[in-house]
Amino acid sequence: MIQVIVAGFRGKMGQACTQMILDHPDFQLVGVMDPKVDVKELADVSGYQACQMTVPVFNSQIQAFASVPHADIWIDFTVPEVAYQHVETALRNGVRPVVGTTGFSDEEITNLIELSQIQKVGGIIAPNFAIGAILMMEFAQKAAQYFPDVEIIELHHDNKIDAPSGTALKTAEMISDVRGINIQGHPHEVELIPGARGADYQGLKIHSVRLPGLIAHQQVQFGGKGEGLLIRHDSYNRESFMTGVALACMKVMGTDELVYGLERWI
Ligand SMILES: NC(=O)C1=CN([C@@H]2O[C@H](COP(=O)(O)OP(=O)(O)OC[C@H]3O[C@@H](n4cnc5c(N)ncnc54)[C@H](OP(=O)(O)O)[C@@H]3O)[C@@H](O)[C@H]2O)C=CC1
Ligand SMILES: O=C(O)C1=N[C@H](C(=O)O)C[C@H](O)C1
Repeated sequence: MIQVIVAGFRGKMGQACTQMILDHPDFQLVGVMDPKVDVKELADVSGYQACQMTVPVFNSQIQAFASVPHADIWIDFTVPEVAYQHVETALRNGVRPVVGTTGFSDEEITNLIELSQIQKVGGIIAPNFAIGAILMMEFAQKAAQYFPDVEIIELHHDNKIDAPSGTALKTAEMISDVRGINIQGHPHEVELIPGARGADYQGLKIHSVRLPGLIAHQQVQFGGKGEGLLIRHDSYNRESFMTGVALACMKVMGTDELVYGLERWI
């Protein structure tokens, strides 16, 4: 059995991951982590009273690794302020990070990949674990070879902190890889209200919508001579990410470096 710790287990994604790991025949939940929880066992946490297993609750990563030195995987859906430190510490302790937390800078990702290569420890940081979202990004990259004029509209629930989303940034990066810098729109266009044209990534505009009722959605809209193309993905619930998280947990066991993006493995 692959032994897994879930960090941020009371969050929206953390809850979905905790349940997925509990239900999966190949995984064993050996701990959960949240600095603010004051009970010692998962079964004492609201919503988990039916849990038959003894799963310790940790308040820090150091406590978790000291108590469960044999853990294989650290799943992280927390906040950007702590996720970098979590990944670094996991790699240094030989525990494979499976990270969905968004907000890493390019430099941080490069540093962590280098550290994983030195440590020879596998792992993944993926801005989106939904299989359909990976396909949406790949289709968008293919389309950008023929339609270099493109804008991204990402739509999320209004509790999301970061904008643009990690998925939108990754999509923009993948599109830039094939089309380079491309300044779009009228060369003398004027924003009557600052920000009207959205955020700029090498000439590609990204628009972030935040509304109650939404979960996670993105459309990549292309325009060409006399034609348009719209590629859209919708996550209607957090289960949509769990196939990808489970796949990543299997794949990290067979690799010895950190990868950025689930597209490597589907
Ligand atoms: N890659 C993917 O497929 C997806 C990525 N995400 C990303 O995952 C992250 C979490 O999203 P979501 O679950 O919606 O957010 P939530 O706010 O629901 O959950 C975040 C959790 O992290 C906890 N937390 C805060 N500080 C720490 C810490 N130091 N150590 C451990 N846990 C901590 C919070 O606890 P408390 O509230 O008590 O502070 C909270 O329970 C975001 O960055 C989001 O963008 C989201 C969906 C899919
Ligand atoms: O915060 C979210 O909810 C999500 N965050 C990720 C992102 O920033 O792209 C993935 C998904 O869009 C949901």
